[in-house]
Amino acid sequence: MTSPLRALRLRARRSLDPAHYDYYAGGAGDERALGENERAFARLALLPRILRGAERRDTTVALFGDRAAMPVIVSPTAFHRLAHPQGERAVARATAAAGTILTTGMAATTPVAAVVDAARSERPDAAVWFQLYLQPEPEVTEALVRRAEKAGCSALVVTVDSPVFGRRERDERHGFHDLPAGLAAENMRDLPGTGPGGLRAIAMSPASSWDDLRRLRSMTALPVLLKGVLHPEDARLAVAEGVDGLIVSNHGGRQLDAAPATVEALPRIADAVAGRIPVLLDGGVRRGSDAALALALGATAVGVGRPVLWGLAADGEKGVRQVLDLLHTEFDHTLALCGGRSPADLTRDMVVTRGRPAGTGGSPW
Ligand SMILES: Cc1cc2nc3c(=O)[nH]c(=O)nc-3n(C[C@H](O)[C@H](O)[C@H](O)COP(=O)(O)O)c2cc1C
Ligand SMILES: CCCCCCC(=O)C(=O)O
Repeated sequence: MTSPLRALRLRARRSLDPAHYDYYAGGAGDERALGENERAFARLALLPRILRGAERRDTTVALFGDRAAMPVIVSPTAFHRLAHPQGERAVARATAAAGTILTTGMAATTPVAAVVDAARSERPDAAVWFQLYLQPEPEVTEALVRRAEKAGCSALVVTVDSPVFGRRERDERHGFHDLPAGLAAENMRDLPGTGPGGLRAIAMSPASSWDDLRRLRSMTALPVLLKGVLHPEDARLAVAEGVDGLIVSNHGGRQLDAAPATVEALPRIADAVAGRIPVLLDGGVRRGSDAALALALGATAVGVGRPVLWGLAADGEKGVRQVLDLLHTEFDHTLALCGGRSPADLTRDMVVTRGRPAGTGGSPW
């Protein structure tokens, strides 16, 4: 049986230029991390509780002052106008209509102000977060922060899993290294060092450090999340540095191919953080039940990347709405089947590993 999401992916594949489909679908190296993200969810099972549910569940979650209708938000993905002419605007409207949070970013093909406007045209209190890579020149990072603040973004997501760009062999095969004429990373215009309307390249720097993060912290009052945390010691350091939230992520398997599946890294990070700040996860979430598993293992919410791109390429705003509504319905259904009333009712004792009987060392958590 083809799931609705897989069907959308097939439609997206038919509508996209093969090089662009592979850019979206692909991962680094042998795509082990990419594949494991999904397979690791499939290796887990939920032990449902009984006789304690509710006719109507509350699926909302509070995140850094924003509220989402479900614990599934939209992760930052680059270059939406490769998928659809309405690009990030369509994603913004659909995400706002679905009542959840959109993370736009440096590599958007639509300026952040226009993305926020599109979201707020659908829902005046829609929340949009801004993702950035720390740039080697602090004044460039600061200009991006000011741009996001001015646009009305309510949080900054700093991606820290990309000291260098991952090696994506699909892109190498296609020779896909540049955007087609007419498309650009619009947030990179008019920054320090460019002439009027000029574009800067997005830099990834292996020399980025906690000092750079501290500098960013001092630039803004917005909540700062670190995206791409996999080591529990880094999670502890981040808490000590005053970071507001973490996203357990391996960049959808596009950076370090030897990285673990995110849902397997999550429990140790959740333990290290011990509830002091929210922990989010992305990578491989394809069903509402995947979101439920991640929440049971300590996440406050999950992000989705590729599913949104498939919806966008297949059917524009409507396709993205379909993806988000599907995940919401599935999450609520899973919660009901697990005897839950709200996300907080999903707990670690409810997660076991398939193939190992529960109660006989079946749970590695
Ligand atoms: C095509 C594509 C572009 C991406 N661009 C970015 C980006 O610009 N910044 C970033 O932090 N993460 C980026 N990511 C990673 C996502 O934010 C997210 O971590 C990942 O897609 C989650 O995995 P999933 O696609 O399995 O849901 C990108 C992912 C994809 C697939
Ligand atoms: C040097 C261009 C950076 C674009 C970032 C896109 C991205 O993160 C990806 O995974 O692709």
